[in-house]
Formats: sequence, structure tokens, C-alpha cells
Amino acid sequence: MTKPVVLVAEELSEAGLAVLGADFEVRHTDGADRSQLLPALADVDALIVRSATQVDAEAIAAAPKLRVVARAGVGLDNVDVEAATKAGVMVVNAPTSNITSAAEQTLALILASARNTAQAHAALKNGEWKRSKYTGVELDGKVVGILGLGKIGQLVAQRLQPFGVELIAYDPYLPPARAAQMGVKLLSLEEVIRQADFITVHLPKSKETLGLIGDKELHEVKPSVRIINVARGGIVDEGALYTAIKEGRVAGAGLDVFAKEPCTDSPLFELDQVVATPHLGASTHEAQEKAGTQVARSVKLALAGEFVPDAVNVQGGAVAEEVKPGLPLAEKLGRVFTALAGEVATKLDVEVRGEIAAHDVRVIELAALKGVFNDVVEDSVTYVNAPLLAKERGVNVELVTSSDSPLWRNVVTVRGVLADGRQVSVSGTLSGPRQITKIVEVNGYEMEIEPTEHLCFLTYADRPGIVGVVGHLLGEHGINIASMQVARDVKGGKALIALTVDSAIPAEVAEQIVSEIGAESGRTVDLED
Ligand SMILES: NC(=O)C1=CN([C@@H]2O[C@H](COP(=O)(O)OP(=O)(O)OC[C@H]3O[C@@H](n4cnc5c(N)ncnc54)[C@H](O)[C@@H]3O)[C@@H](O)[C@H]2O)C=CC1
Ligand SMILES: O=C(O)C(=O)COP(=O)(O)O
Repeated sequence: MTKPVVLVAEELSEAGLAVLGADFEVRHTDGADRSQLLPALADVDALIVRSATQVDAEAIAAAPKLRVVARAGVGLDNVDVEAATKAGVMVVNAPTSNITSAAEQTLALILASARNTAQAHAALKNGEWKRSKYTGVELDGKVVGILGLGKIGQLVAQRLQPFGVELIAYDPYLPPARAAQMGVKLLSLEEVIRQADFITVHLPKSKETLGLIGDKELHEVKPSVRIINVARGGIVDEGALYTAIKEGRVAGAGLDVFAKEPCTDSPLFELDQVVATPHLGASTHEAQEKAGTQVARSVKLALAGEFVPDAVNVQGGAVAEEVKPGLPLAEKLGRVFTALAGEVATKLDVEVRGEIAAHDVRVIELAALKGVFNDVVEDSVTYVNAPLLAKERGVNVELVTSSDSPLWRNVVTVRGVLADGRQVSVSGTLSGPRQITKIVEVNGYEMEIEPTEHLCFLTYADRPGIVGVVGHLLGEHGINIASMQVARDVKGGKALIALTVDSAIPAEVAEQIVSEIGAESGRTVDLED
């Protein structure tokens, strides 16, 4: 059997590679070099990157087998998550792996900026003993403004507390009470900018944050302000910062990140007030070990078809052990539903009843949707793009849960309303100690069949002789019946035959059966992949 291919496009820790182990074919490439990256993507199942590889729509299109993109770190601004989602590709990151390192790097740059450490060091190594030129400022008693009080912003706040600073922050998405618990006062961006002696940026790069600190803002700061950016280049406009420092409107800056990286020739590097590092926030042994092992674990889970807690483009929370067996069941029910419906429903309810409903079962809804669209679209359908496909087709999906399940311990139902108002439903359960998949209801008829690869459902007017005709016609075409069940609403009313057969029933045979028994509907379902 060929092993899944994992393409490592940037440096990954030895510990991360060790977690991948021998079950995968691990290949390496230089992700920053497009001429290497794009051809290398042709047959890979997983891609591992850091910040230097642009995983854009072009890269995703170049990887038809790709199932997961793993970012060994935090920022996902180099990954087109939307394009990945459309292609059904899972995106994961390692959200806590390097936050301590990034926070410590922030402290290093705040202190270095306050005390001119780097500049004095360079001068001394150059044979210059200059003391007054490098007179700095204390942190004690100063106001530090944190932009983005998320994971790293909070670690920075904690670490700054003992320095005797006053902490203020701008983060409209954080409850003020949470900030207050940490001794941080939440203010508007304008107030933070006006009051701070140090401004430290810990925002994600997005349309809203790009250029957030630009020329206008840099005209409103205290001239003594020092600006630190260990988040993403471009959130502080580099041109505006250069001019502000040159004009004495900003006292200094500590920069780890740049709008375009690698960056070796920024005009900012000419300024003595600027201390800069080449995106080293996450570059510690500890952070790299954590990032490498976390993403390697996620890649393994993703390629094993398991739910991945760190996936950023899969809805739903952690999956309880009790819920896991329900996933293939729900997927199968989704496929049977589409075969029965013959079209995409306008309204779809995924009902989960019984003991498992006590858990977070949102993933069951995903699995059902995956099944519903499996035979509808050409592209591969995954937990990632299934909700998107439903949305694109205007299907109104609802998850209904209830602890009440009178007949079965747990039962999952996929119920839909079609464009002409018809209702279609199929329910299933996992039965007995061996947890055998059973279909227990179709369109309101109770039954108990084991869904094998080939199924057939016939609805007709209840009368004698039908089973014989169906058996005879199938026999004539060499199709062996594995099981058959007949259910009806009332004697002489509407009846349903559910069949499992050993080989696919060709369309013309199904049509012949429907016509000979005058069936209201006949649906065949082929569940093999
Ligand atoms: N220099 C380096 O090597 C590293 C840089 N980073 C970067 O640090 C930044 C922060 O990372 P985390 O703290 O882990 O992220 P996070 O998601 O935990 O925190 C971001 C905070 O920003 C806030 N926020 C988001 N959009 C906002 C907006 N438009 N206006 C105001 N606030 C907004 C959020 O509410 C959140 O509290 C990211 O840009 C990440 O890429 C992360 C690790 C290492
Ligand atoms: O994790 C992040 O967001 C970082 O900026 C770290 O980037 P890196 O993995 O060092 O290229």
C-alpha cells in the first residue's frame, strides 16, 4: 500500500518529524520558492508550512489530492482558508505552540527599545564607549497600550505587571470584565494611541487591521512613544512609521515582522531608534518543538479521517468517544437520503435522539451532510466543505437533538423537504454489542435492514403477488437478493419493499420492476465508494 505523502515546506522540528513516524512518505521542499512548491504539491495528501509559504488558491489548485494544510504556528494570513474550505481541504494551526515565545520576544523588544540595548551593543562592538547617547527610559510608571488582548497580548500583560506599568488595551471583542481581571483597562483605539508610552501590537493581520496604525494615528501619539510589533508587518504602516520617527513624532520602534518578508533593506533599518529582528518571535527550541509535534498530530488525525481539534475550518467542537461511531452511520444515512430523494432537499433536519444527544453532536450533522452531497457533486466532499455546499445550494439545515428515543438507544434521522413539498426521511441506529449499522425507518415505514452496498426501495399499493414479481425479475437478471422486508401503513394501503442485493441493479431493470408492479417510486442506492 502506498503511504500518504506529507510535504514539509519549511523547517519542522525533529520532534514533529518523529511524531509523523514511518507511516507517511515525508518529502521536503522550499515553500518560499514557488517554482519548487507548485510542482511538489501535485500528489501530496498533507502540507506543513510556517509563515514563509504562501498557501494561496493557486497552490491549493496545484494539489488535487490535498486533504490538510497544517501551519506550524499561529498566524494563518499566509493560508487562503476560504479557498481551502471550498476545495474541502482542512486547515489546522498550532494556536498555543509559540505564544509564550512571542510574548517573551515582545518583552525583549520593549526593553531593548527602552534602553537602546541593540544600538549600544553594536556601537560598543564597533569600539565606541558611548553612554549619554544611549540613555533610555524606565518602564516603571509608564502606560503600555496593548492592541489585541488575545492569547499573546494577555501573556504580555501578565509579564509586564511586575514592571509597575499601567496597562491599557484596545480589543473590541474582549469583555471588559475579562480585561479588568488581568488588571487591564479596555479603551478605544484613539484613547490607547493618545495615552500610551509604549504601544505593542498583538492583532491578527486582516482587512481591518492592515494599516491600523497609519499616518493619522502616528500624528496623535505622544512623541515619547515606542511602538513594538511582534504580530504582523503592515498593521503598523512602515512608511508612516519611518516618517514619524524621522520627524520626532515617535521615539522608537521594536519590530519583529515586516510587510514583505524576508526584508533586509527597509528604510527603517537606517534609523538608530529602530531595533529589529527577522521574525524571530516563534524561533525558540521550545516553540518549534511544540508547533512541530502539534501539527504532526493533527496531520495524522486528519489523514486518518478523524476529527481534528485544531482545525480552523471545520464547524463543531471536540468529538466525544460515544459520538464517533455515529459518524459513518450518519454519512451512510445522508447517502441513502439523497438516493431516496433523487434531488437536493430545500430543508434538511438531522435528528439525533437518545443517549448520545447529551454530547456535542454537531459533527453528526456534518457527517450527514457529507453523505447527502457525496453523490451530488464531482469534487470530494469533506467535513470542511459540506456545510458550504449546503449553503451554496440554499439548503436550510437544522440539527435537532433529544434524549428521548423510545425504540432504540440512539437513532439518527435525516429528514428533508423537497422542492415539491414531498418529505423524505431515513433513520438508522447502531445495534447490539457489535454496533451493527441498521436502517430502521424509511419515509415513515419502520423496518430493520443492514445497509449493504446495494439497496433498493419500492413504494407501491399494497396487494398480493408483488414480492414474487420483484424476486422473479431480479432473478432473471442474475441479481441475488440478500434480504427483503415489506412494510405498509395499513392493509391495502401504501407499502414499501426494502431490498439488499449482491450487485447493483441497472437503471433499466429498476425501471422494468417499477413499471411491472406499478410502483409509485423505485429507488436504488449504491453505497460502495
Ligand atoms: N512574531 C511571531 O513570530 C509571532 C507572531 N504571532 C502573531 O501574533 C498575533 C496575535 O496572536 P494571538 O495572540 O495568538 O492571536 P489571538 O487570536 O489569540 O488574539 C488576537 C486578538 O486580537 C483581537 N482582534 C482581532 N481583530 C481585531 C480588530 N480588527 N481590532 C481589534 N482587535 C482585534 C481579538 O479579539 C483577539 O483578542 C497574530 O498576528 C499572530 O500571527 C504569533 C506567534 C508568533
Ligand atoms: O506563528 C506565527 O504566527 C508566527 O508568526 C511564527 O512564524 P514562523 O513559524 O516563525 O514562520
